[in-house]
Amino acid sequence: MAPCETGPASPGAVVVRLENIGLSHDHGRSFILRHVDLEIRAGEFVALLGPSGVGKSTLLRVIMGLVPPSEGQVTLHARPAQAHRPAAMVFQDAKLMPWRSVRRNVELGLEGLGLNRAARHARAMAALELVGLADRAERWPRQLSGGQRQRVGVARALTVEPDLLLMDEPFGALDAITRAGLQRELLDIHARRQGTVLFVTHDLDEALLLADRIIILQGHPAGVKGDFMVGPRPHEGAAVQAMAARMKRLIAGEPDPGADAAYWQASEI
Ligand SMILES: Nc1ncnc2c1ncn2[C@@H]1O[C@H](COP(=O)(O)OP(=O)(O)OP(=O)(O)O)[C@@H](O)[C@H]1O
Repeated sequence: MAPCETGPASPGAVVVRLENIGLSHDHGRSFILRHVDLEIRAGEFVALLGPSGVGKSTLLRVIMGLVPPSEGQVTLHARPAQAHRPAAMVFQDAKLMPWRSVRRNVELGLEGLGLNRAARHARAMAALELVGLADRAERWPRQLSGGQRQRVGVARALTVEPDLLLMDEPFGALDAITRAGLQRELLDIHARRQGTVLFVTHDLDEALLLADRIIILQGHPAGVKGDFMVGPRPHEGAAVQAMAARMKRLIAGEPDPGADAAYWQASEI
């Protein structure tokens, strides 16, 4: 599966750096995000968790370079986000083009990279194999299930060999069984590629299942209110439950019991 192997980031290198990010849609009268500082390192699987409408998708779009921040600086691999995008994004709904085959939808991400047709074909097929859909390559999107369409969206993002995979609630609209299957597949792909993933969700269980690190976004304007290293897998047991209880309180905007040193000790892995 050579075309989809690990990106060039060396382990531990900072892939995303956000410095004092602010985002306003009304020229600074009100802010959705304010004073957001964050570093994400190569190989991390980070979940961004927070209540509905807090600004998670907005932060992802700022990182992707789709929305310029009103304040602060975004750097990807120490380059301004707008200048260089070693990132790919998976949206809540795969947004496939109905008049293109599954493979040609996946190839979309490769257009403009100067690859010839054979190379585009090979890379798209490698990505489709990774998500278990190589045998559906010549079908039309309408011939796929909702879960399969989302997998095509994941393949389209993987095919550009991103250093950073940004995922905006990619499995939110799926039934529980399909969702569990795709979560397993994503963990498997991450274990093989060791790429960097930033995954937006409002589901604490999904964050605990997938991520090594969980960032809590909360407030108006929103900022980082918690940053948890979940520890070794599987993410279960009393210590993880205590950490999850603390996250729930932060998401609900309640006072942080982690400020109590004894509690924090008990919740450390
Ligand atoms: N273009 C825009 N103009 C004005 N306000 C916007 C715009 N886009 C988003 N917002 C507002 O910004 C806030 C954050 O939206 P965002 O979609 O980032 O939230 P979210 O945390 O991803 O929510 P959800 O979990 O429900 O998807 C919301 O209050 C939303 O109404």
